[in-house]
Amino acid sequence: MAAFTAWVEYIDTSTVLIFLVVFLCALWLLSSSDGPTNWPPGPKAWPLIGNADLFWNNDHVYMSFVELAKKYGEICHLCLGPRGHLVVLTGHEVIREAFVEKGEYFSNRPTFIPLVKYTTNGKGIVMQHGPHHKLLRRFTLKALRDFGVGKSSLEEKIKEEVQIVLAEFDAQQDVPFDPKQLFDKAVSNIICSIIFGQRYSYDNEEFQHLLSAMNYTFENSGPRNAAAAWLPGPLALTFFPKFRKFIEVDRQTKDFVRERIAEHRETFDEENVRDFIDMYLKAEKDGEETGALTDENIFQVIVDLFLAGTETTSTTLHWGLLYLIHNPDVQRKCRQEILQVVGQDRLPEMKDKGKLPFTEAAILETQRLGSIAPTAVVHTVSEPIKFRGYDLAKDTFVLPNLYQSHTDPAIWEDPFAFNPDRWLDENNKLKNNPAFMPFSVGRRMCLGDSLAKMEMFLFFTTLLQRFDFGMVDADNPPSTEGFQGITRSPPKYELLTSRA
Ligand code: HEM
Repeated sequence: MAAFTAWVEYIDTSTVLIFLVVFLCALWLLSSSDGPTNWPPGPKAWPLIGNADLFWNNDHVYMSFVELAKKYGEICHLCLGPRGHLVVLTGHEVIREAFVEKGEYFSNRPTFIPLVKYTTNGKGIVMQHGPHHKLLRRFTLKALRDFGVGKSSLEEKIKEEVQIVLAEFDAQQDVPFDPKQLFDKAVSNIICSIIFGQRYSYDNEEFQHLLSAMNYTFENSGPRNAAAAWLPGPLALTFFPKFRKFIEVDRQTKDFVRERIAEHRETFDEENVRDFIDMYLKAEKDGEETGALTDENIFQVIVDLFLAGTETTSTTLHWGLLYLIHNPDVQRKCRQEILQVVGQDRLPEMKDKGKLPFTEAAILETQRLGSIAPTAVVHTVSEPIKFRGYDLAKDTFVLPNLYQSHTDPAIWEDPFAFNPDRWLDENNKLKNNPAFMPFSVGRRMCLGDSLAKMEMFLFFTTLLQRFDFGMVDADNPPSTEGFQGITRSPPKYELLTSRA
């Protein structure tokens, strides 16, 4: 990193231009023999850059994909410059066919991208594939289960955090207030309890710094900055100033995790396994599955869980309150149901879930319309294959357009209306819809879905039991148009809280 920075300080414009010309010529040469010719249909590509212009300064790439699907169909091919190919899958059937039925071929990640190599070192769960990924995923799922996901021990932890959040909302009554940071802290503390065995006070500076670093990563790592991920380090540092900050933020997060692991090694007691890190230390001591359970892998798994487990759930809660202030009737109906089933004298619990269908429908509707992972995380093809009559080369990028699946007018009536009733049948029971895939499907499906569902249920129900949420200025309602970083987030907004 220091070497990159020093390099950047000493180069002048002509050096950069020469380097750029050589780089482009190399790309041009590389593109001369470029895989199969029977690609799926797609828009015409420019020389060298292909269709990469689609991503440039585009905060709604998933919406551009919706338009492309109308023209080119369920499988659309885009060229991303020499040897870079992307297929966008549109429609739940084609997505399930690729990720579930043909999951063996469609479940790799683009480990060859320079930024991915740099930040993950080829380790962890999110950006690794192959036998180590499989083993780490199994170990992590088991550890999450053993630690209490789906059990009352973890429910108690979530409820403790929910109570702290209630007190914070209470303190902000009748004052315009943006709840995003509060949700970040609360949700992050739950994942911190699981991984590090401790929660942090909301005014702890290191914790706050870490969370704002994480937000920076999520806001700036979306498709609009994707080009930076492709360039070799020096070029990326030169042309994308955000890349420098991104690398700095990545270092800060990793330093934090490294310190926690070192502390755990010093205080480890195999008779008292406190958290995820201890589970790893114990497995290491017992000589379990040594192939993948290395310090480097576990270190990256922890970074993965910390990043994937915080922003996603927090952003969903943030969308939820935005939709609720736009839909006071839904809010009232949820509260009525909660008060009828739970009352005011105790907090809602997971055992109440089956008895609160309308409230649950409101949560599902938030996930559908918020679509926080509009194109999931990019997959790649593991070997040359034929798919629905088309040839796909090894390493072709694959994105499922989950946003389109959640807003397709052929599936959802009046898709942009926030309408929990669409989830209920005539007996007031929840209905499944195969087009609903907020956690994606197949071998790379989110492994935190059970935890996220517990968190969303306990936060939503408890907040609605206690508070009424309203707009700061009903004549100027906050926008519900999302913007895309790694996740699709609501725009910044403030609300007013009052006791229900
Ligand atoms: C509402 C909250 C959440 C949503 C909507 C969500 C959604 C997703 C999606 C769409 C993917 C990509 C799947 C694919 O590539 O096909 C994913 C991956 C992942 N998520 Fe989540 N997630 C949420 C919460 C969490 C939580 C709480 C955790 C941590 C405990 C977590 C950990 C992960 C991990 C580790 C992966 C990578 C899985 C792999 O590559 O094998 N997520 N998530």
